[in-house]
Amino acid sequence: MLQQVNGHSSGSDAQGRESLREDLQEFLGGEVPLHQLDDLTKVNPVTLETVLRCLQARYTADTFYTNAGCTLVALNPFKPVPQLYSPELMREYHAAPQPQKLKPHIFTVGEQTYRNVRSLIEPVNQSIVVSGESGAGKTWTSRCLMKFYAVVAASPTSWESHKIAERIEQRILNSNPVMEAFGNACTLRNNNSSRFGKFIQLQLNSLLVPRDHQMTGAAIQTYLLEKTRVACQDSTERNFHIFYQICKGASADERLQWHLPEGAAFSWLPNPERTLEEDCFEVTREAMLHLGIDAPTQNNIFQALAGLLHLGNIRFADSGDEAQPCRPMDDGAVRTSALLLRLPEDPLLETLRIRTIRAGRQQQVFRKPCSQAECDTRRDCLAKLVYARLPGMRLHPALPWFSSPRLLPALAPQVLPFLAGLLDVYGFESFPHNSLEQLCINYANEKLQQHFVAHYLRAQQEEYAVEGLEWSFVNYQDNQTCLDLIEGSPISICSLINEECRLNRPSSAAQLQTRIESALAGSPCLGHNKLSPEPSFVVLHYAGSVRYHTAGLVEKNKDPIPPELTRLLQQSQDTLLKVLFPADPEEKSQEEPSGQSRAPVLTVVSKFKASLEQLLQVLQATTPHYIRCIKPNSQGRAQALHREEVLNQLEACGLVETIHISAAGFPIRVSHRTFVERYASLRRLHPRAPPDPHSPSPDEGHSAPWALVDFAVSRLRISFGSLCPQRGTGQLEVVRALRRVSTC
Ligand SMILES: Nc1ncnc2c1ncn2[C@@H]1O[C@H](COP(=O)(O)OP(=O)(O)OP(=O)(O)O)[C@@H](O)[C@H]1O
Repeated sequence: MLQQVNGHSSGSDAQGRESLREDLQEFLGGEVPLHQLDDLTKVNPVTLETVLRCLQARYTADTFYTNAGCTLVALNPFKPVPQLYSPELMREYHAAPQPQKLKPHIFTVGEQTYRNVRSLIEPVNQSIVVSGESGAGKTWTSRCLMKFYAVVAASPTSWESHKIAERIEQRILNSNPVMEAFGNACTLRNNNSSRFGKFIQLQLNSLLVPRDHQMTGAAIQTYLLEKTRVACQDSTERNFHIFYQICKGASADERLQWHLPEGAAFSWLPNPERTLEEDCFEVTREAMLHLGIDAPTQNNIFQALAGLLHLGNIRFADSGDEAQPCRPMDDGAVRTSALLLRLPEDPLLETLRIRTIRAGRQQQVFRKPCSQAECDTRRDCLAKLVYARLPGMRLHPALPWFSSPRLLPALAPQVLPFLAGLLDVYGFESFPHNSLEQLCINYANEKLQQHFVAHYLRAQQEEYAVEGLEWSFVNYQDNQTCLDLIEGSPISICSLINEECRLNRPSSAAQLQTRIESALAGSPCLGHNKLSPEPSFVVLHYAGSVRYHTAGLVEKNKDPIPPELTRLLQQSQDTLLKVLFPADPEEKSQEEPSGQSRAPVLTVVSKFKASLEQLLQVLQATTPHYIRCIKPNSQGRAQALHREEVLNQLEACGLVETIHISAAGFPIRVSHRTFVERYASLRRLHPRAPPDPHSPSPDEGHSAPWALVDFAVSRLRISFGSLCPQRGTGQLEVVRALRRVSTC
């Protein structure tokens, strides 16, 4: 909670509240209509209430973007606003001498990043972090930004480069519908919810034509696909869109070939009667074709997907005798699934029902019939294994279209220079039932919030203090304690869950709850868990508290792949599955650890943590830009802004603190070296001054114009706040400083 802002108390005493009320009255009675305040740093006083009122007024006036210092706030219109995203408007922002003087827009952010690259100011690489809760508009925003770059970074200098840029543009745009078909699903909160995170890097060629950058490539890195959804969906939600697309959009011939008669019921296809605009199969096919996934390969993919749907219809009945395997309740489902996945039918059934165990010194192999629950788990695991490898979310290196140099998926992000990294991660999630997926998603959100806090709130203020500037510290919510609880060393939630996987000991959900609660009792971010009837623990995240259920957590974290399943898939006669599951001795040894193996267990959490750290390293080497998407209401209705819901989101992302620091701080930050390099041409105007023994290097000796510029830099503390018409004193300061410079 904010306590003090540059001397202005916004504390909790009655006097403070009274003066705040007066300020609020003054603000509401101000001359500028609220909806015309396009920068929240101009709101005075800056409180959650005044910020909300301003956003509400703008929303009512159909103005969806508002600057908040270093951040752009994007309100989801929940209705089509085509004129806001037209190519003409994109070009207008691109051509504007000062795009920041135009109305706030995601194109201003897009253009700023583009110009930053062209200016070659370090760090040249830019990133745009798009955040917000589920359904707030992150994917939409990223999509529009990709379109923006496709339009503006394709200006041709030669016919060939024009063609390249055009091809990349198409590829970038085509990757969207494909990734959304395979990675998005209808959830309680969003009809088109991304069930994965993605980091899109748009690469520029700055070497051939300096300062005239052409888009030469794109790389897309995806994170933590929620693959459990393939085999397990909430009754009110849906599976990934692609399953509905093939069932609704297949031709008569394809229906025959894929065994998908009209109206067929599949247990992994809940709510098929719900038709969404995302169900358009043709769009996905067309986009796949443009990505280089040819028609026969597409056919293989869709046939495999149909095979998974039939696999989901396999049910087992207990044989009543432990020594006997379970019985399949529907032989037809086994047969069709085997046929479509081109697997031998008997080995498929045997793999689902019988476990092989190695034991003893000689590692003898024993066969043990699985219980009904184990059979179900193996069936689900088989489906997840196939789905996660299918091209769609990831393009497989062994497949021909990967060889195209223009779209480089899963590329080591540090390798090539890139114009802008667009990060679209799943928003903070809190459902009635939260498990490992939500823990990872919320962990990622905590990390990104920390990146924002570290980059903007903490680093700026520390720098001001070091440089001896007048500054009274703005308090902000630092989420380090919560991150310590989740990922800290030596003991944290992640380490405790990983430890259970490593020890591989039988432990109940209640035991896991007790272990977490007793080992981490000292953490202020571990909530009280008195009332829950089910074993769980509560984490107090920066965006709210979430109860995580411990049942199944350890199993999900292990994400065990019985080696028999991989061996089965290696027997497939399908050309695509053969490529995706090659008989690879290395893979085999990975999946068959001997009982005594001391190698660290690669759990879901540890893999996720590693990829998150890799992502943050990339982000830290960039100039970040932030877009905060806000969801005006949870029903997805146009023209309805629910105050409480928006307030919670504003509070969770620390927007008020951001505005305070942006308003009072320096809007432009340039390193001394870059400054010297940039304005070196000024030297030509004046003869060199006698060398200054205190100057850092002979190159940076102070000539007359340098002294002038340095003086200007040190005096002109131009902040957004001081230029604000509501704050007369700030303006005065600027004028005085200018006078001093001009008479210097
Ligand atoms: N600028 C916009 N104009 C019109 N509609 C929008 C806009 N932004 C978002 N929407 C609408 O809101 C819906 C949800 O947006 P989106 O899928 O981008 O949310 P998200 O934040 O990516 O959610 P999740 O985290 O669940 O993936 C979209 O399907 C679209 O209908």
